[in-house]
Amino acid sequence: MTETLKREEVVAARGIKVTFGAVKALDGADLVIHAGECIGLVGHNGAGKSTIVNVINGGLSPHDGSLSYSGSEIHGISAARANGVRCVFQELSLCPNLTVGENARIMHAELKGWNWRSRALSLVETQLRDIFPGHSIDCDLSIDDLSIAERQMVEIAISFAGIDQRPKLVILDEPTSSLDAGLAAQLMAYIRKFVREGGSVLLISHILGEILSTSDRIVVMKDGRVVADRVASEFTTRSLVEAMGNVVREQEFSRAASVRTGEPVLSMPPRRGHGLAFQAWRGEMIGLAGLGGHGQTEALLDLYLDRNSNWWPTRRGEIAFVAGDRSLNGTFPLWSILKNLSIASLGQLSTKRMVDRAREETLGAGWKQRIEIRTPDMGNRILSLSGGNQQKVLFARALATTASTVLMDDPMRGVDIGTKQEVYEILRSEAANGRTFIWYSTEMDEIRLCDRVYVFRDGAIAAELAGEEITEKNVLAASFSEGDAA
Ligand SMILES: Nc1ncnc2c1ncn2[C@@H]1O[C@H](COP(=O)(O)OP(=O)(O)OP(=O)(O)O)[C@@H](O)[C@H]1O
Repeated sequence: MTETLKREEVVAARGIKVTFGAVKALDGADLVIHAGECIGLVGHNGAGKSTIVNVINGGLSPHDGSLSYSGSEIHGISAARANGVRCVFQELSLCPNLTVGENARIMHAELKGWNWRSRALSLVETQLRDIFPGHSIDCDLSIDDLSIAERQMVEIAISFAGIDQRPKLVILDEPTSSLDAGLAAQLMAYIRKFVREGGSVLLISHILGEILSTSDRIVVMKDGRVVADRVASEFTTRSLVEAMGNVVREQEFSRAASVRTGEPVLSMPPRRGHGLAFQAWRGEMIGLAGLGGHGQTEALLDLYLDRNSNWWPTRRGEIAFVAGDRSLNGTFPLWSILKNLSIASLGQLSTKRMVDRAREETLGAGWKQRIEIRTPDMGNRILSLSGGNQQKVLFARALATTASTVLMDDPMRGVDIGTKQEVYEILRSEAANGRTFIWYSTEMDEIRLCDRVYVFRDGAIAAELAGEEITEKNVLAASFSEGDAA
């Protein structure tokens, strides 16, 4: 502790206040980051984490409070950048129509003059290799052609890269939300190395395990204020959840004894001509596991299109989809929160082809309360919500339908632990009432909640696990071929 106090203050934000209309996003928050430390920043959805990041990064001017970089009070994005502050945003900010190298050029203005393309390429390739050894990203591709996990990896690599000078502070806002466990572990190891060498990291995550294992100090935010700021070793998962204002619930779900009566509600032959076939029965919760990018999302899309023709939409769809990449294919950014929620239920909310606005509002109010969508008004634009709250709306959109099957593509990205617990209970009770859930998740804790699990490898189903067989060890063993293990 005393050693920390003597270290250089890379950034010091004190008494910061930011308001958006009636919403107090920050209400006198303090955050000081020293050289050579990793700070874990946690808090419920809408607590103000991304807002304080935007202040530190210079993108948002606080309405009150003081901000200094290495002791001097200068503001703005260029001041932050000049003081070695870099940020990987929750909603990734790469230009989709440019290549990986061209994006590196935009983020690093120093990459100019003769031969900048090959220098940019080698900068990203080296950094990607350092952070994610063994990755297979082709840096000549444009960002559009990369998966969400690959985009996240590229943005992280570009932010840690240094040309003349290494960054002093890298802010990572939910950097592992789309990464599988292996890639997340590689990133955490790299963060520790960066910090040992004198750099600072501000790590925001809802995955408390990685916060506890990687941070030196943990800062907890609640309703725009810092409510705890202590060395990491003083916290446990339970005390952290409680500091965030949530109640720890035991997640001991009784798995449904699989009653496979009649025909399966969904089935799919072996993919790519090998592996196992997919089948799901009424009331089952089926997990799709395996390393990220091994065909789980494609399988969900095939299952969806098989049941839901995009030529002739039905009045009451029998299948609903929760998209994983919310900004690409989840939210309607110009619409209100309510319209984003009700869009999939308009059939059931209409009489004589007219939407019954009163029923629509009742639907919205019900879900706002049920999964705590934090907004003063459901008529506000969807982009006024924090990332995790936007994700809750996508969840509510699917669950509010009468669809008997719900497909979910890593749907908990950025959702806080309190809401996750609520949603798990909703899923379990809906499954008990006969709804079928097909759930791709990059989090082992969620895969463990499923009745049956299909493990994907190289685009096909490599193994099926049921009940007590669903363990991390078995999932990992099936995720790697014997050749990989050698
Ligand atoms: N542009 C905006 N317009 C209106 N309100 C906003 C805007 N940006 C943020 N807010 C509000 O400020 C509050 C804090 O949001 P912030 O994004 O900082 O939360 P967060 O802690 O990062 O949440 P999450 O874990 O979901 O990412 C929320 O109530 C949010 O709705």
